[in-house]
Amino acid sequence: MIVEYIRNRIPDDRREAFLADYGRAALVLGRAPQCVDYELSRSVDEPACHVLRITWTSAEDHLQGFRGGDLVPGFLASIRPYVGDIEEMRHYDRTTVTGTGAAVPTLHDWAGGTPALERLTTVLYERVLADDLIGPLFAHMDDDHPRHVAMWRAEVLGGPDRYTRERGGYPAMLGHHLGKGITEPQRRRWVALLLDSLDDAGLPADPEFRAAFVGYVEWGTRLALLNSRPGAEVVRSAPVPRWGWGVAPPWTG
Ligand code: HEM
Repeated sequence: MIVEYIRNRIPDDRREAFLADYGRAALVLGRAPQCVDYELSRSVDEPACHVLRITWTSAEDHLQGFRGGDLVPGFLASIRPYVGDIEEMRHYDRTTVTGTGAAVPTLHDWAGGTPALERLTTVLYERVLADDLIGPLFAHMDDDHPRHVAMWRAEVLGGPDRYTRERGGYPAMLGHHLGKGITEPQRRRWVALLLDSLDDAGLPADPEFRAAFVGYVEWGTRLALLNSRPGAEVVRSAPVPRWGWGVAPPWTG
């Protein structure tokens, strides 16, 4: 992906028309398969200064795909009056310097931290071991298994990276599932037991937390199933994934 920044200087008396015309151009961007997202911002300190940020699937997709495509005439018709006002129009590569601030709590902190996640896995694996369908899969698990899974989950949900530092990270977790041949009914049972355990372990029940948590669990268990198939082609080395709130951050009033 590549980010394009287009900076315009628009005097006050043309601002209304500019916003209306760029609004029309944005409708065209919304139909472009090469466009990931876009946002037009206006400077608070210098109100004449406007920046349109467009994320493209690649520079080539933008320059050849979009610019060579059918949508361009409609796009240009809307922005043409402002071409002379453009002060900068450049593509930027993303770097590894990226992240979020602390304005929104991590799922780990919202859940109650690692102690809450340990309570959850303790309750979960008590249920798992007593379960006819999936209990046998875990018959030989280590006594520390619930703590290790909590450690993994803490890292995924934005907590400390202890699973990476102390337990071998993603490759180690993957290794525990390889060849296990987890079936879809077994996956579903594991998910059902986990969701039941959330209440017993006293994790937050707000819709935003539960939706984000279920999103991760669906994703993670489906990967575990695929990776556990005999002879599965797997990604052997990767960072531990980090899961966030998605489209619904916590409601803080
Ligand atoms: C989000 C989904 C899942 C996560 C995050 C997860 C995580 C883990 C982790 C971290 C381990 C290694 C624990 C350690 O380091 O000691 C592990 C082991 C294991 N997992 Fe999963 N798991 C998931 C889903 C599943 C599912 C759906 C099943 C089967 C129904 C399953 C079956 C197992 C088994 C059998 C082991 C090895 C147990 C043993 O030590 O004998 N996992 N899992």
